[in-house]
Amino acid sequence: MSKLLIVDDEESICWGLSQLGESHGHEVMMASTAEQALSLAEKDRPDVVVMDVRLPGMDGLTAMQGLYERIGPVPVIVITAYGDLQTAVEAVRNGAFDYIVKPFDLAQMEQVLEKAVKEAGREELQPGEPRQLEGLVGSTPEMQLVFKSIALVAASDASVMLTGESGTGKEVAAQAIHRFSDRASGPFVAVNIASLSESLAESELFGHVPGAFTGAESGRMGFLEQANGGTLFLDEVADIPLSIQIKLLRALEEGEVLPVGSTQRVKTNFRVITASHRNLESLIKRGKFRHDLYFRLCTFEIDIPPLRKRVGDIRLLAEFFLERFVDRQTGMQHRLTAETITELERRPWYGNVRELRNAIEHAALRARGGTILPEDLPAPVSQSFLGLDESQAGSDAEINELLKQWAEQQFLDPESAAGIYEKLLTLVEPPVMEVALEKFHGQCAPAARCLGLHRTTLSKKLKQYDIENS
Ligand SMILES: Nc1ncnc2c1ncn2[C@@H]1O[C@H](COP(=O)(O)OP(=O)(O)OP(=O)(O)O)[C@@H](O)[C@H]1O
Repeated sequence: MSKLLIVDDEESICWGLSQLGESHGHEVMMASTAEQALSLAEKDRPDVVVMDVRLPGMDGLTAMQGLYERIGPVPVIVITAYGDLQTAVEAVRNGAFDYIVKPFDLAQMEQVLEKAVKEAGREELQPGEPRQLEGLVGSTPEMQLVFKSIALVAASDASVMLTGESGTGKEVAAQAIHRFSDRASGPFVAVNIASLSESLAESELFGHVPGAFTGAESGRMGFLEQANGGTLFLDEVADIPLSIQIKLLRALEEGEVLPVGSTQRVKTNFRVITASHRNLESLIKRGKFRHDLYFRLCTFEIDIPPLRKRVGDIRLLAEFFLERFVDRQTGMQHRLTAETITELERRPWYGNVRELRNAIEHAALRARGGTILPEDLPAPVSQSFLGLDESQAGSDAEINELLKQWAEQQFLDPESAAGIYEKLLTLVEPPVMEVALEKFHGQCAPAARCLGLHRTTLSKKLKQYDIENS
């Protein structure tokens, strides 16, 4: 049995959490303010604290410091209705055991609570200094997961791989990780690998000495050395030439680089963050990317979902960008109408947040102060304009290749080969059906129509694959 202290000014939350705690055999104390929690904790030391951020009087994050001063390290689960990056980072920096955004489900809390109870006493909590941040906007659960990951990984020196479509905010996320790390006062060096020509990539990354190659009259410090003491952000890392991958791996393992044309290794100490919108695992299978480099680069992966999967963020982002585009002549702040917001939320945003930002800037210029109407927005950017149908062709080829490898594997064993077609359907049908259902909000009839199946056939298959629908 452990002692839990629940601190929330919402009675219903206190009640729900105390029921949860008691049903697991724990003793529960409750407080509705931080001040009350501190005095309770001093009198009767809790093993785990669950604390809301916004409280009347002292806020929860400040109270965490007071708690540590009074009773030493204790796992604190922070709950908040304000799931922004700032709160996530402050909670983690203040040594929070975990961070949960309201509304949460009890199963999620139950899991975290039990983990905290197990860890109680063993946790070495290091209360830290909160820091300021601007730039990364979002309030959907998908973005809160991203904030939480950034907050968790920032303080470490782990290599981070950011995945997500173009324009989703991978570079902004990399900057946020850098700003919240202990390397924040060092340089943040961003390199887009795709923009380097194959012949120059090596000297750009590792530097070169004078006379290293024709035209190299003077020497140049490479990006890996420029990032010394800070963070190196390698964008489009999938494009790194195979011939250079081994040299990069060595530089990462040994903390030294060998400039082109030199025999002298140079020490450099940086944290590496990479980004890619391509499937690296499939490149590894095709021998285009070294698996050892992949593991070195991907200690921690953060996937940033496309904007169409977090429609709830569109309005917030649009308002955030609008604030930046105050009409210079009139000094007037623009405003979005309800119709404009509906239109913004309806669009697919294949170019993600970058496209949204450009659309808002365009509309603000057209509207010249005042209200922004749907007709002020530029036409949506098509998939083909962004070359997405080409990358679709690329991923079709990758799927094709993987399926061939899979089939070859099956034919090695006559028993597996016997049911190969049925197995193939079991492999490919569920994801397609899940996406179709998601598109039609779980409704079977329109999903079946779209898939070209009879509704009862789809229902039968959903049951067979254990896929839920409404
Ligand atoms: N969550 C966000 N909040 C505020 N601005 C954002 C957010 N996400 C992206 N942006 C803005 O959108 C633009 C594109 O972001 P960014 O360059 O980080 O995307 P990316 O995923 O790295 O794109 P690419 O893969 O094409 O390099 C930038 O202007 C950035 O400031």
